[in-house]
Amino acid sequence: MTTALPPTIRPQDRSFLGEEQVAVRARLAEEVRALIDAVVLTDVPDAEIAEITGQVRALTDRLGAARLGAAPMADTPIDGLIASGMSRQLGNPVTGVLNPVAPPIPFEALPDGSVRSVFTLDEPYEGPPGLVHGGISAAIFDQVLGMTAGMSGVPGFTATLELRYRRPTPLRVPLTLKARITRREGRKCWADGEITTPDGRVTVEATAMFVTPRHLLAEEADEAQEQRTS
Ligand SMILES: CCCCCCCCCC(=O)SCCNC(=O)CCNC(=O)[C@H](O)C(C)(C)COP(=O)(O)OP(=O)(O)OC[C@H]1O[C@@H](n2cnc3c(N)ncnc32)[C@H](O)[C@@H]1OP(=O)(O)O
Repeated sequence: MTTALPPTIRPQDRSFLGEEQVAVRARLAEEVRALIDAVVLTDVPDAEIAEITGQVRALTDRLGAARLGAAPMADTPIDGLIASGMSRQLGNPVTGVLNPVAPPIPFEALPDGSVRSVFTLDEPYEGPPGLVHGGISAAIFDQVLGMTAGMSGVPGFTATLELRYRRPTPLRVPLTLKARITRREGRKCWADGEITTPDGRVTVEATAMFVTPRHLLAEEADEAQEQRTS
């Protein structure tokens, strides 16, 4: 029996893009990121803003003329990300190179099994004046710790995520997030990590627990059964 799943979460129901298709769309996303920054900080006259709004609307209509049903996946791993299905989610709000909302955060696997991400956040991610929004830090930890768990062989959904905001996290400086697995038990996996500033000060620490969902295991078992009987 096949387990019923929402169609958009099954990788086999997604569109897969080749390297050149990803590259051309990633350049668009990069420009839109710059556009978002310009929108937040612009000080041009209101009349010009009104005119630009119409031009942006026209571009949105052009891009929307042909739409996928769900964000596409890359058919090869993206540079700077680990070689896994998770690294290919091009629309992911933290790591997705095609999502202008994503910084996007790179993800480097180190030989000892830990991971490192180095990134800089600017005005569109501001919380307190001049500082990174706490919810943005949480989203980045959620994703990077989740990918760390997946890389260790226990891909899962976040069951718990706890953050300790030790110091304010500055905008516009290179931040380093380091993450590691601390424990694995069946389909549960615990990971922790911290964000540091260039002078080595820890600003945020996080601990998370991920659980491989029962329905994903059931789907894998169904697929294995289908392969045996075909
Ligand atoms: C697959 C690759 C995806 C990679 C993405 C990585 C980064 C993205 C991270 C995310 O943003 S995920 C989105 C946010 N998280 C969710 O939406 C999760 C929503 N919750 C669920 O889908 C399910 O509750 C969950 C998958 C976490 C567990 O459901 P299951 O039916 O598979 O597990 P079950 O309820 O049988 O519990 C299994 C064990 O985990 C424990 N557990 C489950 N949820 C827990 C929880 N929330 N807190 C603490 N423990 C929890 C549960 O007590 C039990 O412990 P024991 O085995 O010791 O009895």
